[in-house]
Amino acid sequence: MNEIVAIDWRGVAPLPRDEFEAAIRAVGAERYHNKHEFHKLLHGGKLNKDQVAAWALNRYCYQEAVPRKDAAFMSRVHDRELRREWIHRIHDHDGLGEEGGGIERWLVLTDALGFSRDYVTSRRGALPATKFAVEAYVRFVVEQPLVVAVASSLTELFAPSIHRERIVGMLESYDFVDDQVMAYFKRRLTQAPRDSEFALGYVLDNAKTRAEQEACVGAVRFKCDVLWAQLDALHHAYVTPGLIPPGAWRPGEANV
Ligand SMILES: O=C(O)c1cc(C(=O)O)c2c(n1)C(=O)C(=O)c1cc(C(=O)O)[nH]c1-2
Repeated sequence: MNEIVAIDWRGVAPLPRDEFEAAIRAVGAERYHNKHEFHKLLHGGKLNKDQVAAWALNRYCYQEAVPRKDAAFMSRVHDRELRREWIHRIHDHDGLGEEGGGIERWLVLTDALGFSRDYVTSRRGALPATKFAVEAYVRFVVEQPLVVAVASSLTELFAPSIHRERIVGMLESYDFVDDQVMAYFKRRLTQAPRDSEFALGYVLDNAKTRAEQEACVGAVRFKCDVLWAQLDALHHAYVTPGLIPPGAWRPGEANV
């Protein structure tokens, strides 16, 4: 976001719709977290079980923050139609009625990696950077203009290809991963495109000035930073140099 603050966009014509969309997509091509070394190791079967466990434990914090950020977003929306559209995102993660939702599916993954559910949901063993990054996302949607808050979800435009790569790579490489464990990502293959298509249309329609458009592109950059920072922290703690911060989960440690 910082790089846009210094530029005064007043009086500059808005980008045509197709160029605005291309600017959003270019952020993903440049810096989405599919390019991160940790993901290359994860999907390529190069991590050991403890390293995959650290990823799943930390990423739970992201899963848990997403419905909170959607609720925070909705609390600011006066347009009933927009709330009606948005609310299914919370149901997708938290579940509704008999349907357990994405968080339940994520816990199936952490079960398979040997964690107790109490330990995972307490978030006690998560890395400091994970907690800071996910809360920054929640705060962002509280503080930014609504259209910019919607734009911050647009990294989901780039998610289906990383989910496909992850399903194939992890099923092939790790004997502790099976179809049931990968169910979370399979479900996202249909949920994410629906969400990101709506959000993209909303942003293209509602960011009217060049300044608003630039703020939306900046929101996608910010969100890429949220995702990237989590992987940097995982890599630093659990791959190399392997410096695990005090209080964070240590492989072999009882996790109750
Ligand atoms: O595995 C991934 O790479 C990945 C990335 C993202 C994303 O780009 O923010 C999301 C998800 N997964 C995801 O599963 C998910 O539910 C989700 C919700 C959101 C959002 O911003 O509202 N992003 C993502």
